[in-house]
Amino acid sequence: MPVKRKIVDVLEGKTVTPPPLWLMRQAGRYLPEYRATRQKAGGFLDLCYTPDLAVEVTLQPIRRYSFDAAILFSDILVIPDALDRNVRFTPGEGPQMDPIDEASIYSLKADGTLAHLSPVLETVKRLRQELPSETALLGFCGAPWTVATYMIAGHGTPDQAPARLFGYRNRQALEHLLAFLAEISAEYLIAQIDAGADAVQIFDSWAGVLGEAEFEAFAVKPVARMIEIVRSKRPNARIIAFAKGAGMNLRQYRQKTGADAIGLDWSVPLSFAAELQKDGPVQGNLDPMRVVAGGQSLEDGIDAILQVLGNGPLIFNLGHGITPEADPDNVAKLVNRVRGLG
Ligand SMILES: Cc1c2[nH]c(c1CCC(=O)O)Cc1[nH]c(c(CCC(=O)O)c1C)Cc1[nH]c(c(CCC(=O)O)c1C)Cc1[nH]c(c(C)c1CCC(=O)O)C2
Repeated sequence: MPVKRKIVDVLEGKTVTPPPLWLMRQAGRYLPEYRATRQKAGGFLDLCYTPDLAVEVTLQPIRRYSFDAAILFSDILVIPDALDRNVRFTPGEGPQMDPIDEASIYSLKADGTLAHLSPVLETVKRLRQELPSETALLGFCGAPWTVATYMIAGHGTPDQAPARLFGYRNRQALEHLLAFLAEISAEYLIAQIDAGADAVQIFDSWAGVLGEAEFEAFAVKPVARMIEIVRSKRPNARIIAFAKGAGMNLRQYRQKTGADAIGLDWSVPLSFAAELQKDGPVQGNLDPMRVVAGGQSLEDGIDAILQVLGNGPLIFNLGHGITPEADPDNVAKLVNRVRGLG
């Protein structure tokens, strides 16, 4: 009998008590063992493209905390890297790449993208062999809009003003870029599923900077297209869509994109989250700062989520990635409390 993983049950609409959990960015700098492996790797992208090391850092948080899911260790910016945008991760500066202009958008070529990403797919394969059978394996990619914001600015910005401006001035070129990214990202997700991922998450971390009309055109439409492509080829694919900061725009997000579950950031009121949960599974949404603060604020935040969302289909998670300042002991406390052990 193949094992049924709890997160898969939730993604199929079941209520699992206590809810299964994992944390966005669960492999990362808050863990001393991650920092040690990271040093061995040289550059951050070398870590992403070296299966031995990527498998190791993916497994580190599973060994410590027995999360219900492992998330492939990689980055959303391996896609622009595969497109030869000269992606660099300089410590202390965040990601950088060559900013893309209109002419370069129209000359982007998809050939060779998956071949460039073959070490990441090898990591997925090895992970499925090495993980405990009850642990789900999650693949992921960035949503077209979020990836495009970095490609246009050439680096991170506080509000993605360059990409928003580009959208008003060069609407057609932006839509071309988003459609292009939707196609290759869908193929990348299919390859991750074929390599052994139980489910995939689409990160639209910058959905929250878009106005209503732009949210429809730049966030909903490309993600819906991606999911349509994935499902046309892998009908049973399980998909989590996380549109950070989307607020009221989340109301129809599940229906419009076709995602199984929607990820919620910590600014989503629990009463609204409960409404969204009536239509299907939700994931979230503890403020990562509560894991840094610890103590009562950690306990209260967890209890509020469990009280309001714990009786329906829920994947417990943070509302965004765990930060390097988080205390690993607080993560242990979080896991125990969600599981009713403390
Ligand atoms: C926007 C985005 C990126 N990457 C990602 C997103 C979407 C989610 C989000 O909004 O956080 C997604 C991501 N990045 C990473 C993962 C690995 C899996 C996991 O444990 O969640 C995942 C799922 C590793 C990483 N990606 C990065 C690190 C830190 C790099 C290091 O170790 O030096 C890790 C562990 C680098 C990265 N990568 C990115 C940025 C802006 C940065 C620099 C900021 C930072 O340093 O936190 C782009």
